Amino acid sequence: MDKIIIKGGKTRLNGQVEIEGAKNAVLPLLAATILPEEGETVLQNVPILSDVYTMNAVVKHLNIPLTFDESEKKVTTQATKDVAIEAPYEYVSQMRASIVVLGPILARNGHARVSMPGGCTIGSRPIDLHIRGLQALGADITQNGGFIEAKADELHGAHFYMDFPSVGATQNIMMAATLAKGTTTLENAAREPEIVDLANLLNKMGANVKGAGTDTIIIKGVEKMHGASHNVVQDRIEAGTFMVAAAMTQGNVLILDAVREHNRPLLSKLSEMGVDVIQEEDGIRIIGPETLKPVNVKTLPHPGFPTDMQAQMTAAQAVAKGESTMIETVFENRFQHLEEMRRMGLLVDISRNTAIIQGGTGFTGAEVRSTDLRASAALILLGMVADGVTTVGNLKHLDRGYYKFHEKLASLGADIERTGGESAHV
Ligand SMILES: CC(=O)N[C@H]1[C@@H](OP(=O)(O)OP(=O)(O)OC[C@H]2O[C@@H](n3ccc(=O)[nH]c3=O)[C@H](O)[C@@H]2O)O[C@H](CO)[C@@H](O)[C@@H]1O
Ligand SMILES: C=C(OP(=O)(O)O)C(=O)O
Repeated sequence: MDKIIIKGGKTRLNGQVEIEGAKNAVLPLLAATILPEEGETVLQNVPILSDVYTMNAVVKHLNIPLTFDESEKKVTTQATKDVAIEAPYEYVSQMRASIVVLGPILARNGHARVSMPGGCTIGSRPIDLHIRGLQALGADITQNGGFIEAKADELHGAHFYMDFPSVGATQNIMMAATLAKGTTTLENAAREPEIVDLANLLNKMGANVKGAGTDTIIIKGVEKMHGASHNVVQDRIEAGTFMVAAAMTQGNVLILDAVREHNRPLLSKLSEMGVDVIQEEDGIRIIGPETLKPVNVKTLPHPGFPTDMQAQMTAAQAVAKGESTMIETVFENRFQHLEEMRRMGLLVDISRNTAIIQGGTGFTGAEVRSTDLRASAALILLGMVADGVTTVGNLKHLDRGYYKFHEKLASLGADIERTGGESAHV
């Protein structure tokens, strides 16, 4: 079993770090390659992650020729006339995000069968908004045998208000609407940078999508789409993770090409904690203070504080001297890392979606297990400031979203190694 071993206590990260393309952008972008009827699609800056291999397998299963040139970080697909209708359990069970193929397959074929994604450790993650949005476009949707089946003789434009700005539902409905007859207006849509990235690719493919990045997205349906080239947007969560790492270790790290606009709530909280945030020509420099100040944080949909940075931020709160609060409003079960951090000495009271952390009390290394993707990063961050040796296991979660995390931290001066071979996917 792979493990990451960290000798902590004296780490001060220093240097500069490159950030990959965003996992949460590239997965829907890969789903969008189902839409073109002709031409080649080239995605550049594709991160080498296990989730990307899973989504590649889904796309290939749908009869779309796909190659992944890892050395160039480039995925190339060829449009096909004959898109298959089914995304099986084998893939969807590995990765919830594969539900975003439902809209594109339906738009191409008038018929899609996708295995139900189910929940995951961070929450139950229902897909009612995806279903209601596609129903509004005219799809007839049934569920049986663990599959969700959508059929439509013709998708038509519609007005759909989302009860909650779900990222995946916005992407699914947006993609289905690109080939619908007429205009779709999506209100209370998700506004994440990854939504904007998807809209940009769709428009390059010949779609007509306006308003992505605001809460109202308007999609005018087109007859057909074609291949296009696109550079995947930078991973703001990976960038944010290194920002927190630098802040926690009294470090001085330049996060290359980081986009301030994408990480505004995190940067504002880091400033409140006494961290120097400096915009430079090549990126954002983070300089951690001798002592971090406590801070209260509440997760929200973008442009609020991202739930995907919650676990890493609790590691910083653990180090800050005094009482900090974390309120998680997006997922109902996203505090499991705090139980593992308790093994390292964390003082925390958890009541429903609120964690009150008494920080700055000192930590000792321990053997811990990552419970989900961001938990794995957060435990590694805390391991860097804990005295002694921390061993983090269950790295399949880490490999879903971080490329060579330990190597990047080591290049910044952390005493960290990975045993049991390389990441699962390389
Ligand atoms: C691959 C990807 O991009 N994953 C991100 C995406 O996940 P994902 O797209 O799954 O997240 P959503 O925005 O859909 O989910 C947010 C909340 O809405 C609820 N909900 C969602 C859909 C639905 O039909 N009904 C419903 O109730 C979910 O249970 C959750 O409580 O956005 C999340 C919220 O920023 C991030 O944490 C994930 O990293
Ligand atoms: C929760 C996450 O991803 P996913 O939606 O793919 O599970 C994440 O990236 O932190």
